[in-house]
Amino acid sequence: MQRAIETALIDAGVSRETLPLLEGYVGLLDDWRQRMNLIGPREMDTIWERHVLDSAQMAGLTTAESRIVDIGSGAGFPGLVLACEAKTRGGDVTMVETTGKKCAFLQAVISELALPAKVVRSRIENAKAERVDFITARALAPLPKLLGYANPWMSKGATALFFKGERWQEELTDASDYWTLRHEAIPSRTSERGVILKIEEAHRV
Ligand SMILES: C[S@@+](CC[C@H](N)C(=O)[O-])C[C@H]1O[C@@H](n2cnc3c(N)ncnc32)[C@H](O)[C@@H]1O
Repeated sequence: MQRAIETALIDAGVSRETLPLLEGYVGLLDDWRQRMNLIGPREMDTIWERHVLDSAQMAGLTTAESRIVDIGSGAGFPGLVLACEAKTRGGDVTMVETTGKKCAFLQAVISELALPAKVVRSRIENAKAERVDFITARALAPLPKLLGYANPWMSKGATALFFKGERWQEELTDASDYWTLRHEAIPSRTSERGVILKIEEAHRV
């Protein structure tokens, strides 16, 4: 791992003890992606800057001992990054993902690195919502749909942390037709106009 990335990860909220786990995760992703089409062919070139650091920002927004559910986890962003951090400072992560090969990869990383995490292979709409502190999602769906997915967990008290790109204000406007939100837009460290939307309450209009 380059020194600049190490510093950026720690600034974003990752513990120093978590860094070797992140290296283990990225190593496994590199192995698996050569056998399975888990991420795009060029994405490995910017894996640390774009995906790991992006996800690490979430670690700075959750607290020690947090229970987290990550929906639409794909190859583990941000779910596995948060699970690596949870091994260092407590808490656990559940990842809900529908695609079998991605679930197999997520489970392999959990087992290999002994992470405090589990995978639920299911469509989000059919998953059982357990009580958690945070629900996270990245690159999954436009905000109105995302709020529908997250509602079962949010109505039990979870705070949502959603990565959103430069259209985030439009998405908030669209969502306001259906939802009243108590939210905060936290500037992203990795995307000039992107934000992490922290939503503490969502009520249907
Ligand atoms: C674009 S990928 C993003 C993956 C990851 N969050 C990231 O940022 O790299 C979206 C993922 O969500 C999963 N997904 C989409 N709709 C879903 C649903 N309704 N239930 C469960 N998983 C879903 C897809 O299989 C895919 O792995």
